[in-house]
Amino acid sequence: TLHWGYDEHNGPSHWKEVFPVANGDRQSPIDIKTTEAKYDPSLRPISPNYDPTSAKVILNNGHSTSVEFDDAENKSVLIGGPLAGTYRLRQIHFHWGSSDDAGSEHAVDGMKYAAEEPGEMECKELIVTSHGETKVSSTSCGAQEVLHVVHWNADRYSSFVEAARQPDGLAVMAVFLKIGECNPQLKKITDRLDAIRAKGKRALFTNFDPSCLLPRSLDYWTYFGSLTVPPLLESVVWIVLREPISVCSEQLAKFRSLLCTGEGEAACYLLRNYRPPQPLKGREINPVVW
Ligand SMILES: NS(=O)(=O)c1cc(F)cc(F)c1
Ligand SMILES: [Zn+2]
Repeated sequence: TLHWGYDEHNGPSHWKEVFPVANGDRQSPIDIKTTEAKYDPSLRPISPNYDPTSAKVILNNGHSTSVEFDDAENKSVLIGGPLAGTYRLRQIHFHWGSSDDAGSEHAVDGMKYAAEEPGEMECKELIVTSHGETKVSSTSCGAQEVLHVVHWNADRYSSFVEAARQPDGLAVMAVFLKIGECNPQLKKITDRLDAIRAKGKRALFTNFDPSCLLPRSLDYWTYFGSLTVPPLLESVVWIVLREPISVCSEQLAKFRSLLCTGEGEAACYLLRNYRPPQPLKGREINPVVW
Protein backbone atom coordinates (compact mmCIF):
# COMPACT_ATOMS: atom_id res chain seq x y z
CA THR A 1 0.00 0.00 0.00
CA LEU A 2 0.98 3.60 -0.55
CA HIS A 3 2.86 5.15 2.34
CA TRP A 4 2.32 8.73 1.35
CA GLY A 5 5.20 11.18 1.22
CA TYR A 6 6.68 13.75 -1.11
CA ASP A 7 8.77 11.65 -3.46
CA GLU A 8 8.04 10.79 -7.09
CA HIS A 9 6.50 7.45 -6.18
CA ASN A 10 4.34 8.54 -3.18
CA GLY A 11 3.94 12.31 -3.52
CA PRO A 12 0.88 14.62 -3.93
CA SER A 13 -0.03 13.28 -7.41
CA HIS A 14 -0.50 9.77 -5.87
CA TRP A 15 -2.46 10.76 -2.76
CA LYS A 16 -5.86 10.47 -4.50
CA GLU A 17 -5.23 6.72 -4.92
CA VAL A 18 -5.65 6.28 -1.16
CA PHE A 19 -7.49 9.52 -0.24
CA PRO A 20 -10.11 10.23 -2.95
CA VAL A 21 -11.07 13.53 -1.23
CA ALA A 22 -7.82 14.83 -2.81
CA ASN A 23 -10.08 15.76 -5.76
CA GLY A 24 -12.72 17.38 -3.50
CA ASP A 25 -14.36 20.80 -3.74
CA ARG A 26 -12.47 22.51 -0.91
CA GLN A 27 -8.88 21.31 -1.11
CA SER A 28 -5.82 23.26 0.08
CA PRO A 29 -3.47 24.96 -0.52
CA ILE A 30 -4.69 27.40 -3.19
CA ASP A 31 -3.23 30.25 -5.20
CA ILE A 32 -4.75 33.39 -3.65
CA LYS A 33 -5.66 35.71 -6.54
CA THR A 34 -5.84 38.97 -4.64
CA THR A 35 -7.74 40.94 -7.27
CA GLU A 36 -10.57 38.40 -7.04
CA ALA A 37 -10.60 38.44 -3.24
CA LYS A 38 -13.83 40.03 -1.99
CA TYR A 39 -13.63 42.39 1.03
CA ASP A 40 -16.05 41.37 3.80
CA PRO A 41 -16.68 44.22 6.29
CA SER A 42 -18.11 41.79 8.85
CA LEU A 43 -14.72 40.11 9.35
CA ARG A 44 -12.88 41.19 12.51
CA PRO A 45 -9.19 41.05 13.52
CA ILE A 46 -7.88 37.67 14.61
CA SER A 47 -6.73 37.41 18.20
CA PRO A 48 -4.19 34.74 19.17
CA ASN A 49 -3.80 34.29 22.94
CA TYR A 50 -1.19 31.68 23.82
CA ASP A 51 0.28 30.52 27.16
CA PRO A 52 3.96 29.48 26.79
CA THR A 53 3.53 26.68 29.34
CA SER A 54 1.19 24.90 26.88
CA ALA A 55 4.18 23.86 24.75
CA LYS A 56 5.12 20.26 25.48
CA VAL A 57 7.23 18.48 22.87
CA ILE A 58 8.88 18.87 19.47
CA LEU A 59 8.77 15.87 17.15
CA ASN A 60 9.64 14.56 13.69
CA ASN A 61 6.69 12.61 12.25
CA GLY A 62 8.47 11.78 9.02
CA HIS A 63 6.68 14.40 6.93
CA SER A 64 7.30 17.53 8.99
CA THR A 65 8.50 18.73 12.36
CA SER A 66 5.88 19.93 14.82
CA VAL A 67 5.66 21.45 18.28
CA GLU A 68 2.72 19.90 20.13
CA PHE A 69 0.75 21.82 22.76
CA ASP A 70 -1.38 20.71 25.72
CA ASP A 71 -4.94 21.10 24.41
CA ALA A 72 -6.77 19.60 27.43
CA GLU A 73 -8.19 23.04 28.27
CA ASN A 74 -8.55 26.55 26.78
CA LYS A 75 -5.07 27.73 27.77
CA SER A 76 -3.85 28.75 24.31
CA VAL A 77 -6.59 29.83 21.91
CA LEU A 78 -7.36 31.73 18.72
CA ILE A 79 -10.56 33.78 18.48
CA GLY A 80 -11.98 36.51 16.22
CA GLY A 81 -11.56 36.97 12.48
CA PRO A 82 -13.74 34.52 10.56
CA LEU A 83 -14.02 32.24 13.57
CA ALA A 84 -17.26 31.63 15.44
CA GLY A 85 -16.15 30.55 18.89
CA THR A 86 -12.90 29.51 20.54
CA TYR A 87 -10.32 27.45 18.67
CA ARG A 88 -7.73 25.69 20.85
CA LEU A 89 -4.04 25.55 19.82
CA ARG A 90 -2.98 21.98 19.01
CA GLN A 91 0.36 22.17 17.18
CA ILE A 92 2.56 24.20 14.87
CA HIS A 93 4.56 22.72 11.99
CA PHE A 94 6.43 23.76 8.87
CA HIS A 95 6.55 23.11 5.11
CA TRP A 96 9.59 23.76 3.00
CA GLY A 97 11.06 23.17 -0.45
CA SER A 98 14.42 21.84 -1.58
CA SER A 99 16.94 24.54 -2.52
CA ASP A 100 15.53 24.90 -6.04
CA ASP A 101 11.84 24.79 -5.12
CA ALA A 102 9.41 27.13 -3.51
CA GLY A 103 8.32 25.71 -0.17
CA SER A 104 5.33 27.79 0.70
CA GLU A 105 2.07 25.92 0.13
CA HIS A 106 -0.30 28.83 -0.45
CA ALA A 107 0.68 31.17 -3.24
CA VAL A 108 -0.30 34.79 -3.74
CA ASP A 109 -1.05 35.78 -7.34
CA GLY A 110 0.79 32.79 -8.66
CA MET A 111 3.86 33.57 -6.58
CA LYS A 112 4.96 30.33 -5.06
CA TYR A 113 7.26 32.67 -3.27
CA ALA A 114 9.90 31.00 -5.42
CA ALA A 115 13.29 30.20 -4.02
CA GLU A 116 15.12 33.02 -5.72
CA GLU A 117 17.20 35.09 -3.38
CA PRO A 118 15.51 38.42 -2.52
CA GLY A 119 15.87 40.87 -5.36
CA GLU A 120 16.20 38.23 -8.07
CA MET A 121 12.51 37.87 -8.41
CA GLU A 122 9.89 40.57 -8.79
CA CYS A 123 7.18 40.05 -6.21
CA LYS A 124 4.01 42.00 -5.91
CA GLU A 125 3.44 43.54 -2.48
CA LEU A 126 -0.32 43.43 -2.21
CA ILE A 127 -2.05 46.18 -0.29
CA VAL A 128 -5.72 45.50 0.21
CA THR A 129 -7.15 48.83 1.43
CA SER A 130 -9.89 48.95 4.07
CA HIS A 131 -12.47 49.50 1.35
CA GLY A 132 -11.31 46.35 -0.35
CA GLU A 133 -9.41 47.59 -3.39
CA THR A 134 -6.08 45.92 -4.07
CA LYS A 135 -3.06 48.03 -4.89
CA VAL A 136 0.11 46.40 -6.15
CA SER A 137 3.66 47.54 -5.60
CA SER A 138 6.72 45.55 -6.59
CA THR A 139 9.16 44.35 -3.99
CA SER A 140 11.78 41.68 -3.97
CA CYS A 141 10.75 38.63 -2.08
CA GLY A 142 11.51 34.98 -1.63
CA ALA A 143 9.83 32.78 0.91
CA GLN A 144 10.74 29.16 0.78
CA GLU A 145 8.76 28.02 3.68
CA VAL A 146 5.60 28.31 5.60
CA LEU A 147 4.58 27.97 9.25
CA HIS A 148 1.14 26.48 10.03
CA VAL A 149 -0.47 27.10 13.43
CA VAL A 150 -3.21 24.50 13.94
CA HIS A 151 -6.26 25.00 16.19
CA TRP A 152 -9.53 23.06 16.72
CA ASN A 153 -13.06 24.19 17.59
CA ALA A 154 -13.28 23.36 21.30
CA ASP A 155 -16.66 25.09 21.65
CA ARG A 156 -18.39 22.54 19.46
CA TYR A 157 -16.23 19.39 19.56
CA SER A 158 -14.54 17.37 22.30
CA SER A 159 -11.27 16.48 20.60
CA PHE A 160 -8.97 17.44 17.74
CA VAL A 161 -9.66 14.12 16.01
CA GLU A 162 -13.43 14.68 16.12
CA ALA A 163 -13.08 18.34 15.05
CA ALA A 164 -10.86 17.33 12.12
CA ARG A 165 -13.89 15.52 10.61
CA GLN A 166 -16.17 18.59 10.77
CA PRO A 167 -16.50 21.38 8.17
CA ASP A 168 -15.79 24.09 10.81
CA GLY A 169 -13.59 21.91 12.99
CA LEU A 170 -10.12 23.36 12.41
CA ALA A 171 -8.54 26.80 11.98
CA VAL A 172 -5.00 26.97 10.58
CA MET A 173 -3.04 30.20 10.43
CA ALA A 174 -0.39 30.22 7.68
CA VAL A 175 2.66 32.49 7.95
CA PHE A 176 5.05 32.82 4.98
CA LEU A 177 8.75 32.62 5.77
CA LYS A 178 10.87 34.81 3.52
CA ILE A 179 14.61 34.36 2.97
CA GLY A 180 16.53 37.12 4.72
CA GLU A 181 17.84 37.73 8.23
CA CYS A 182 18.18 34.76 10.57
CA ASN A 183 15.13 34.66 12.80
CA PRO A 184 16.11 34.57 16.51
CA GLN A 185 12.70 33.20 17.53
CA LEU A 186 12.85 30.41 14.94
CA LYS A 187 16.33 29.58 16.29
CA LYS A 188 14.62 28.07 19.36
CA ILE A 189 13.15 25.47 16.99
CA THR A 190 15.98 25.00 14.49
CA ASP A 191 18.45 24.48 17.36
CA ARG A 192 16.46 21.47 18.54
CA LEU A 193 16.21 19.71 15.17
CA ASP A 194 19.51 17.87 15.74
CA ALA A 195 17.83 16.03 18.62
CA ILE A 196 14.97 14.76 16.42
CA ARG A 197 16.64 14.00 13.08
CA ALA A 198 15.06 10.57 12.59
CA LYS A 199 11.34 9.94 12.02
CA GLY A 200 9.55 9.18 15.28
CA LYS A 201 11.98 11.05 17.49
CA ARG A 202 10.72 13.63 20.00
CA ALA A 203 12.24 15.96 22.58
CA LEU A 204 10.93 18.09 25.43
CA PHE A 205 10.02 21.57 24.22
CA THR A 206 8.31 23.96 26.59
CA ASN A 207 8.12 27.59 27.62
CA PHE A 208 7.38 28.63 24.04
CA ASP A 209 4.71 31.09 22.84
CA PRO A 210 4.24 30.74 19.06
CA SER A 211 3.05 34.37 18.87
CA CYS A 212 6.78 35.17 18.79
CA LEU A 213 6.76 33.77 15.23
CA LEU A 214 3.96 36.07 14.00
CA PRO A 215 4.63 39.19 11.89
CA ARG A 216 3.76 42.74 13.03
CA SER A 217 0.64 42.91 10.90
CA LEU A 218 -2.11 40.29 11.25
CA ASP A 219 -3.72 41.27 7.93
CA TYR A 220 -4.94 38.04 6.34
CA TRP A 221 -6.91 36.31 3.63
CA THR A 222 -9.44 33.67 4.70
CA TYR A 223 -11.22 30.85 2.86
CA PHE A 224 -12.64 27.38 3.50
CA GLY A 225 -10.25 24.50 2.71
CA SER A 226 -8.65 21.29 3.88
CA LEU A 227 -5.63 19.70 5.49
CA THR A 228 -2.74 19.91 3.00
CA VAL A 229 -1.51 16.46 4.06
CA PRO A 230 -3.36 13.11 4.00
CA PRO A 231 -6.13 12.43 4.99
CA LEU A 232 -6.78 15.87 3.36
CA LEU A 233 -9.94 16.34 5.46
CA GLU A 234 -12.11 19.31 4.35
CA SER A 235 -12.38 20.82 7.83
CA VAL A 236 -10.10 23.87 7.82
CA VAL A 237 -10.91 27.57 8.01
CA TRP A 238 -7.67 28.97 6.55
CA ILE A 239 -6.23 32.27 7.77
CA VAL A 240 -3.26 33.21 5.52
CA LEU A 241 -1.27 36.16 6.85
CA ARG A 242 -0.17 38.67 4.26
CA GLU A 243 3.09 39.75 5.96
CA PRO A 244 5.91 37.16 5.98
CA ILE A 245 8.50 36.62 8.73
CA SER A 246 12.18 36.14 7.94
CA VAL A 247 14.27 32.98 7.90
CA CYS A 248 17.90 32.70 6.81
CA SER A 249 19.12 29.99 4.44
CA GLU A 250 21.17 28.33 7.20
CA GLN A 251 17.99 27.90 9.27
CA LEU A 252 16.12 26.57 6.25
CA ALA A 253 18.92 24.06 5.60
CA LYS A 254 18.38 22.63 9.08
CA PHE A 255 14.79 21.68 8.20
CA ARG A 256 16.08 19.88 5.11
CA SER A 257 18.49 17.87 7.26
CA LEU A 258 15.57 16.09 8.92
CA LEU A 259 15.06 12.47 7.90
CA CYS A 260 11.83 10.94 6.64
CA THR A 261 13.18 7.56 7.78
CA GLY A 262 13.49 6.06 11.25
CA GLU A 263 16.72 5.28 13.10
CA GLY A 264 18.42 2.21 11.67
CA GLU A 265 16.71 2.62 8.25
CA ALA A 266 18.59 3.81 5.17
CA ALA A 267 18.51 7.58 5.62
CA CYS A 268 16.41 9.72 3.30
CA TYR A 269 16.28 13.47 3.79
CA LEU A 270 13.02 15.37 4.02
CA LEU A 271 14.07 17.84 1.31
CA ARG A 272 10.57 19.13 0.54
CA ASN A 273 7.16 18.62 2.07
CA TYR A 274 4.69 20.94 0.38
CA ARG A 275 1.57 20.23 -1.65
CA PRO A 276 1.08 22.35 -4.80
CA PRO A 277 -1.95 24.69 -5.16
CA GLN A 278 -5.33 22.98 -5.76
CA PRO A 279 -8.37 24.08 -7.84
CA LEU A 280 -10.44 26.87 -6.25
CA LYS A 281 -13.74 25.31 -7.50
CA GLY A 282 -15.66 28.53 -7.14
CA ARG A 283 -14.66 29.33 -3.56
CA GLU A 284 -14.59 32.95 -2.39
CA ILE A 285 -11.48 34.38 -0.70
CA ASN A 286 -11.93 37.31 1.69
CA PRO A 287 -9.09 39.75 2.37
CA VAL A 288 -9.03 41.39 5.79
CA VAL A 289 -6.88 44.45 6.43
CA TRP A 290 -6.80 46.65 9.57
N1 LIG B 1 -0.72 21.26 6.66
S1 LIG B 1 -2.03 21.43 7.59
O1 LIG B 1 -1.96 22.66 8.33
O2 LIG B 1 -3.19 21.28 6.76
C1 LIG B 1 -2.07 20.16 8.81
C2 LIG B 1 -3.04 20.26 9.80
C3 LIG B 1 -3.08 19.26 10.76
F1 LIG B 1 -4.01 19.34 11.71
C4 LIG B 1 -2.17 18.21 10.76
C5 LIG B 1 -1.21 18.17 9.77
F2 LIG B 1 -0.32 17.15 9.76
C6 LIG B 1 -1.16 19.14 8.77
ZN1 LIG C 1 0.76 22.38 7.19
